[in-house]
Amino acid sequence: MTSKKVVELFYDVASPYSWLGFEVICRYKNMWNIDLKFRPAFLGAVMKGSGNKSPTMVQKKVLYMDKDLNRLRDYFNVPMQHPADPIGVIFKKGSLSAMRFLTAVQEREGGNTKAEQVSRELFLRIWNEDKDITEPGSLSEAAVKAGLSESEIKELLELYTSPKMKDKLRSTTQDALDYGAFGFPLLVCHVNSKAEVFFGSDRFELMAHCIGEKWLGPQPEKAHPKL
Ligand SMILES: N[C@@H](CCC(=O)N[C@@H](CS)C(=O)NCC(=O)O)C(=O)O
Repeated sequence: MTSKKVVELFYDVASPYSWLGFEVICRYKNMWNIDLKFRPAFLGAVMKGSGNKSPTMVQKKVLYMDKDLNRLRDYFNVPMQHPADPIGVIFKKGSLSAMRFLTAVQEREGGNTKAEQVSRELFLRIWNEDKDITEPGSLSEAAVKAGLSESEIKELLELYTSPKMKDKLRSTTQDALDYGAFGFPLLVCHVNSKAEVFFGSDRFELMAHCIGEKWLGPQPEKAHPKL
């Protein structure tokens, strides 16, 4: 039996704070004694299901987030650039197809490696390159960059719109709601048979304390150059 603590990361590539949380937990996944489980889910349904509203509905929050994300880009060392039309990208285009595609990547692989690479490419497309993530051609471009083979991508393009993948994404999103999610990223740490739930990419210090690990900031390799 493994002594590793299970940590689930619920995230959506339409959420810039999810990207920050995603990169940080990836940096720590081999430093901490954890078994990291990616849980790609759909933020739109979490907002609806929890009765929350996107922070972008409030002008003052948008202005604040804009500054906050610029500061965090440097602090976290994540190459985030605002898309020219963030509202169009998040609400009109949305991330449903991308999250179904990621669900299919994970289902097909039965693990984390390719899901990590494809997630990163999708985050980069939306939050760095200002590129589409809704069309099949865009999803396959991300998968090519992530190193997936032509035959894998062909299979994924057939799989991601299937009822099975739609149901899987729905059930992962429901799991997030059942943990009490009202936004992303959501980190759920299983400690002594109890689920400790953290909202945001700014709760790692507290999370580390709860799981008995050391927090060295969002760029641990800088704190310890030999890591
Ligand atoms: N303070 C959090 C903010 C995270 C955040 O604002 N996430 C957005 C999605 S990008 C959200 O779900 N917000 C819901 C809310 O703030 O109620 C962080 O630094 O990560």
